Amino acid sequence: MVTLRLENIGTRYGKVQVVSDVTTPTIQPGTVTAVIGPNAAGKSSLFRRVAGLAKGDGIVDLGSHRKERNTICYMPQDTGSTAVLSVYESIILAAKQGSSLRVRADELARIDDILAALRIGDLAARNLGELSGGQRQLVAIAQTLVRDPKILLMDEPTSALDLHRQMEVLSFMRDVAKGQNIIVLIAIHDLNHALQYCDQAMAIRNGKMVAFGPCSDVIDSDLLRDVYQVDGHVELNSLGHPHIVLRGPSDETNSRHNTATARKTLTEVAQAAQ
Ligand SMILES: Nc1ncnc2c1ncn2[C@@H]1O[C@H](COP(=O)(O)OP(=O)(O)OP(=O)(O)O)[C@@H](O)[C@H]1O
Repeated sequence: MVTLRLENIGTRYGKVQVVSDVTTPTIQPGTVTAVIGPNAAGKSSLFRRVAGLAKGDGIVDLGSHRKERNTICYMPQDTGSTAVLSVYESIILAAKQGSSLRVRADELARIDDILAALRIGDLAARNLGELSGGQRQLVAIAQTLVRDPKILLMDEPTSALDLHRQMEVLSFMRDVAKGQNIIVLIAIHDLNHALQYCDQAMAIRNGKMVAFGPCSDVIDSDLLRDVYQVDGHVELNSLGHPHIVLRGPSDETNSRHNTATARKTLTEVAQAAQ
């Protein structure tokens, strides 16, 4: 059984440290963790470091589990592909990943199941290059799932999907986490979806983890103000689900004073550049 604990994880691009000292409690299998935070907070960089795609400091502790090739899979944010392959071929290649290209009947059946679960069976024969953004994102999810990961890091997997598909995919991922007893981390900007579909949340700001815990503990008015600079609160909606009510950007970022300061700074930058 795999568990995941991050200890003092950091990573940098050149000399710029973009993630530092991320230490989490042990994340249990069968759970979905929302990784939240503003643009450029470091969520993708953290995922890349945990997946071993970026170098850096710290320890990725998998408990007693021995790391194998597909133990940790990262599904990137940018799922564009120019490969001249059909959807089905691309998923077979993802499943085989350098191992023997002989495909067993049970592997094909599993691919069919995943395509059916994501409702993209009708795309199987289409070329990757002719898919819409949302269709490409669904195919990328299928390509990741066939690799049978124990830890799945999904970078904004629903950003190109319509509302119905977003809810379907998040609910499906929750079922996959529980059904296959795997660990799923999802970088996500929709905090209401995090509240609805994730067990816990990790909040990142400026490359540091500022909160970790049950979603309803992490996502509150303090987080909205301190991490997202918006005024708002969480209340129960008519269905009894926690739901964010936003008033707008917090006074600090919205004030005339700050706008004036920003203009002045831009003027100074322009003058300095002359
Ligand atoms: N390849 C790269 N080279 C240099 N800097 C990078 C590179 N990729 C990301 N960065 C920088 O690292 C910081 C963190 O970026 P990252 O993509 O991890 O943020 P994020 O939280 O995933 O953002 P978003 O929500 O906008 O996707 C940003 O300042 C970004 O400009």
